[in-house]
Amino acid sequence: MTDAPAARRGIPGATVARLPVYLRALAGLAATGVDTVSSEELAEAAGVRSAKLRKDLSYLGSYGVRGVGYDVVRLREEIARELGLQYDWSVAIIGMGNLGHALAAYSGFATRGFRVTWLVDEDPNLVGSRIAGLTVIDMDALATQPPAGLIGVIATPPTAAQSVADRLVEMGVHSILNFAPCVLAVPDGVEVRKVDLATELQILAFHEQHARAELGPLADLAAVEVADARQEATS
Ligand SMILES: NC(=O)c1ccc[n+]([C@@H]2O[C@H](COP(=O)([O-])OP(=O)(O)OC[C@H]3O[C@@H](n4cnc5c(N)ncnc54)[C@H](O)[C@@H]3O)[C@@H](O)[C@H]2O)c1
Repeated sequence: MTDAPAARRGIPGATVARLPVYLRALAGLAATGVDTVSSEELAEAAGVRSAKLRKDLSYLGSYGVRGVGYDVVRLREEIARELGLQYDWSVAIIGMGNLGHALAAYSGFATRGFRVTWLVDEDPNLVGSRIAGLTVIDMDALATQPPAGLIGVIATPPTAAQSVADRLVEMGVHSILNFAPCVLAVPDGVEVRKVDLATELQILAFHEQHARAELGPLADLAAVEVADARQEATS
């Protein structure tokens, strides 16, 4: 996965990944009527250390006012601008199976400036059908649409994902969000982000296992108690 655009702006990829978290925390603070926020408060709301937050925001040229903190409205605007959220982005979801249906119906994209514009599938039983107010088209039809600024979301089986990515790249798409559990090869200048819930669960399992090992016999005792309680509840 490349991080070329962020690197071009001199902002580390890890910082870019935290900016949406800060944005969400700021939105929460604004909703409760907060006008200014200290780096400690914002860091706590975002779940990061305040030194990291200050460093991240310094890449945007935002240092806050000593003794006052950050202006919530201004900081939201600065982060949104840095993320390119002042533009409306069009999204094409390719693969309208279980996941594609769920993504198409998700209202959270639109409220964050991402308009799902195209739903794509190769299954003739799906092409032409209506899902979430849009007509499903095939890849050839997508290729005839002007894809400027289009973000492609791949929700096909992994066996089809590379060929779908190749088609998207041919159309001039530079940004791909891949849900299929496979690694995509793309040329330089094309950004691929991967979402993999199974990997996240595996990471949680790793931490859980080590936390239990540290607790030792206590964790085993707790597990036995939970199992006993379950058995009691069902008997
Ligand atoms: N990242 C995650 O956490 C996560 C979670 C769930 C599913 N997935 C993955 O998402 C993908 C979709 O899962 P699903 O349960 O919706 O599968 P699904 O079988 O229900 O749907 C896949 C759809 O892709 C379409 N398709 C296949 N080849 C295509 C092509 N070349 N062009 C266009 N459309 C094509 C099929 O016709 C079908 O409608 C799978 O790769 C799955 O492993 C990932």
